[in-house]
Amino acid sequence: MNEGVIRISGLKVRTRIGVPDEERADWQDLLVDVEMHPKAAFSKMNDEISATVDYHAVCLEIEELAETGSRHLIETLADEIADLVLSRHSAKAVTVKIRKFILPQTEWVGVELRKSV
Ligand SMILES: Nc1nc2c(c(=O)[nH]1)N=C([C@H](O)[C@H](O)COP(=O)(O)OP(=O)(O)OP(=O)(O)O)CN2
Repeated sequence: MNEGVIRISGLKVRTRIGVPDEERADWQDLLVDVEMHPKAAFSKMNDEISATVDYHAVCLEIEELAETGSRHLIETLADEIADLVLSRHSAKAVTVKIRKFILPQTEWVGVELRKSV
């Protein structure tokens, strides 16, 4: 067993999201957590950034994705983030969690998605 994990915790993204048109008219902040399983074992990376998943690059790409367009469901954004990680980076599996702060009677609501190649 040699299962390394790379994590991004609490990435704040600005996006237009929500079922009602009025909700999507305004920007809102979401928090995104990403857990990425690199294809290569840590022991085989030879201390090279090109051999792993660059968490800074992933953060920038997720921020750009979230700011582009608008969506009804946080499920849709989670699926797009998972596809971004798997298609552009050397990851064999990814888990995406999104927290949204829209219902005043809750701390947050959210979704979680795991995808693999
Ligand atoms: N599983 C999901 N459920 C909901 C999502 C979502 O992305 N995934 N999104 C929403 C809404 O965008 C938002 O959270 C608020 O919804 P709501 O207040 O229910 O909005 P409505 O105006 O459509 O509903 P009213 O009952 O008329 O207030 C909801 N659920």
